Amino acid sequence: MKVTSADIVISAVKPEQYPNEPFPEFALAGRSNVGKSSFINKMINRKNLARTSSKPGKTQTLNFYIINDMLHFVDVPGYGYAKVSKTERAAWGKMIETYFTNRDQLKAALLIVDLRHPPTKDDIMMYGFFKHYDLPVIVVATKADKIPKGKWQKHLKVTRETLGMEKEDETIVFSGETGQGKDEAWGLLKKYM
Ligand SMILES: Nc1nc2c(ncn2[C@@H]2O[C@H](COP(=O)(O)OP(=O)(O)OP(=O)(O)O)[C@@H](O)[C@H]2O)c(=O)[nH]1
Ligand SMILES: [Mg+2]
Repeated sequence: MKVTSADIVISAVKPEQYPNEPFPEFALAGRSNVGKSSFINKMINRKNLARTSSKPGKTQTLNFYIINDMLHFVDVPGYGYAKVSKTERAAWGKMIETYFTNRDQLKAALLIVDLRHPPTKDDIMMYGFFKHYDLPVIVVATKADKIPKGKWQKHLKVTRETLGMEKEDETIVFSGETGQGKDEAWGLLKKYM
């Protein structure tokens, strides 16, 4: 898709703050620092509209982005970061559960995992959560630029098997650095718009 406009709409923590527009929406999920915000930036050709950081825990709110006045990306705080208090973790859980289980506009979750490593326990739980709520999930295995192309398919197989992915669920090999997988990702998203 040719992206002609992209802007932040709102940083939300509760449903009253979510935008009311009926646009199809796609939300990111994944470990802290895995590359969720970078995925959004690469998809919309913007360097840092979704703020990124080399330190985990950069994204703290549900950040809604409007693309071409017709769809939303929602950047979501990551999980699995050790230096988080119990209270913060509980607040995160409530925000995530509220959003993912009550949002009519949400067409699919984009579960971002690191292609280099097998998915974590948290990744497996997150995948299970989406399946439980019957939400379509697309697994984006990112940071592909960090391993040789010849190993991608082997790693992707480990990703699928570790998550226990169902046959019909799609995976994409992606890189927020090189843009690998970007056209494929847009192609998949289009099916849900
Ligand atoms: N080499 C490489 N680095 C990446 C890629 N994607 C993200 N990064 C780097 O990984 C770090 C984290 O990226 P973010 O996009 O901020 O990660 P995030 O998942 O949004 O993290 P939180 O907001 O903390 O949950 C940054 O230093 C990025 O530059 C990628 O595909 N390849
Ligand atoms: Mg982020």
